[in-house]
Amino acid sequence: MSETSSNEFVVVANRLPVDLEASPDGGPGVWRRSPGGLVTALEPVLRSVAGAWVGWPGTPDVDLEPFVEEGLTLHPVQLSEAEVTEYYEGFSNATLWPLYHDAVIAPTFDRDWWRTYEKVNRRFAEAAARAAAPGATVWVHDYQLQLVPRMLRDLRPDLRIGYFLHIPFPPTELFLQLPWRKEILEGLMGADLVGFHLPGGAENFLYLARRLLDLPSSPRGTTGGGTIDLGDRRVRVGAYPISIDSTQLRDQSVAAATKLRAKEIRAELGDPETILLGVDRLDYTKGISVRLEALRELLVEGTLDPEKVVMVQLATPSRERLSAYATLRDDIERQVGNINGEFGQLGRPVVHYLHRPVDREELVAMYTGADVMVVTPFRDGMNLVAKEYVACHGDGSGALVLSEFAGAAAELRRAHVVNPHDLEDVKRAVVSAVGEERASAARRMRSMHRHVMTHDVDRWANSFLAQLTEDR
Ligand SMILES: Nc1ncnc2c1ncn2[C@@H]1O[C@H](COP(=O)(O)OP(=O)(O)O)[C@@H](O)[C@H]1O
Ligand SMILES: O=P(O)(O)OC[C@H]1O[C@H](O[C@H]2O[C@H](CO)[C@@H](O)[C@H](O)[C@H]2O)[C@H](O)[C@@H](O)[C@@H]1O
Repeated sequence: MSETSSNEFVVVANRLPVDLEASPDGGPGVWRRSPGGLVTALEPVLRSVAGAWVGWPGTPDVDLEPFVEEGLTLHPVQLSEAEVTEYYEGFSNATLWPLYHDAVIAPTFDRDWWRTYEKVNRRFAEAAARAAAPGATVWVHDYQLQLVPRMLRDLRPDLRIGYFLHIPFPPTELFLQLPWRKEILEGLMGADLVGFHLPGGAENFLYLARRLLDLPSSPRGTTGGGTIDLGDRRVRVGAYPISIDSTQLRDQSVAAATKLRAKEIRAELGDPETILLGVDRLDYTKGISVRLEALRELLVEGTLDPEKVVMVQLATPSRERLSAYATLRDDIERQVGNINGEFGQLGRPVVHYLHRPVDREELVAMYTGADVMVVTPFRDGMNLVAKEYVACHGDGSGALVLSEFAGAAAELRRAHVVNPHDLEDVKRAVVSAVGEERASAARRMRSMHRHVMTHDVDRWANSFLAQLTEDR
């Protein structure tokens, strides 16, 4: 063990919470917050316990020593350009990502990518083994690192190892398509506790352990959890729906500066009667095209008036070198252009589209000022955006249109729930969210707000870690 192995609590995730953006002139580069909900959720949890975080710094071929950033020790894992192509863009995001999201596009099965996935997972396991103190707790995250629990246990049997999957665990018949299905299950089985957002994911995992590995498993209770008996030890399995730092967002949403900025934004948009908002990584799972098509048809039919309605769509760039993402960007931008060409006025587009991340203050002002939040993924592990919006509307204002295929729909039941594959259903929900009588809309929002305030990210992390560290 090296001198860095003094951490009692270590998180291992594909990305560090900050990304090193390479400088075009070969200079030192700039650190920026990493995209996505995993970082949003984990960062406050980990900072509160001053733990260590093992992850990739977001740029290929950079060799960095561990360093401390605002109390958090970051352990960068180096990836070569070829490894980024085969492990991150390839196996993680062109095999596992589409397969686990109901194969909304066809997954690619490539043996070279798999070999690189194994190699990179081993590197993460070795880095975690170096960072962890004797008997430490190590929490491994997400689909990019499913082999790490087993590899880490082989290297460091003294550790308590947890694993959490942030995306859906697929229906069993989809998982069974994977040529490396047994290896993945065995990799996950290295953990003491395997967590999913929803009971259905846990149930599918328990079923596959029985069917593929012939391991006795016992379901417990009605929440999908259970245990798998490996002979010398047990793997616990359970559902732990992730959440957000609700208090921080609620407090920020009611601050005078936020209210003022929300008003300014409305004025900048031309003081429309209704602001619709979409906030996503630009990903084909998020159903951005569906909500744009619903808006277009409602404008064509005259159900919505382009003089009175504005839509803001924020789209953080994501996985841009993958062709499915480049095609998606073209398609979305064409749709936005068509709507504005048909229904916008000079200086007054109907859809305001920003293809870049916005800073947190601006985002909270947008959430606070938006009348209807439209969240329409075809499949999403959780979708923190929906919870963030609800946290910003404790006064009962606003309305949420939410896909039934987002994990968040299991909790935010009073949203205007839609099937994103059914365009008429999406249109109906948008119209009903825009037109709902105020008192009834406020009852929905207040009820969801109460839920999000009491089911925050600390509760998620504490319930997972309490189960992981419980004596057995
Ligand atoms: N354009 C944007 N600017 C800033 N933050 C964004 C933007 N789009 C998404 N985010 C943030 O990224 C996170 C997305 O999490 P989530 O909805 O769970 O989906 P995913 O992790 O798949 O991207 C949220 O915390 C959200 O606030
Ligand atoms: O790291 P990237 O390839 O840029 O992708 C960003 C993250 O996207 C995914 O987020 C998921 O986690 C959220 C929190 O649990 C959840 O709400 C959402 O439904 C998921 O899509 C991915 O799982 C992360 O690993 C990525 O970092």
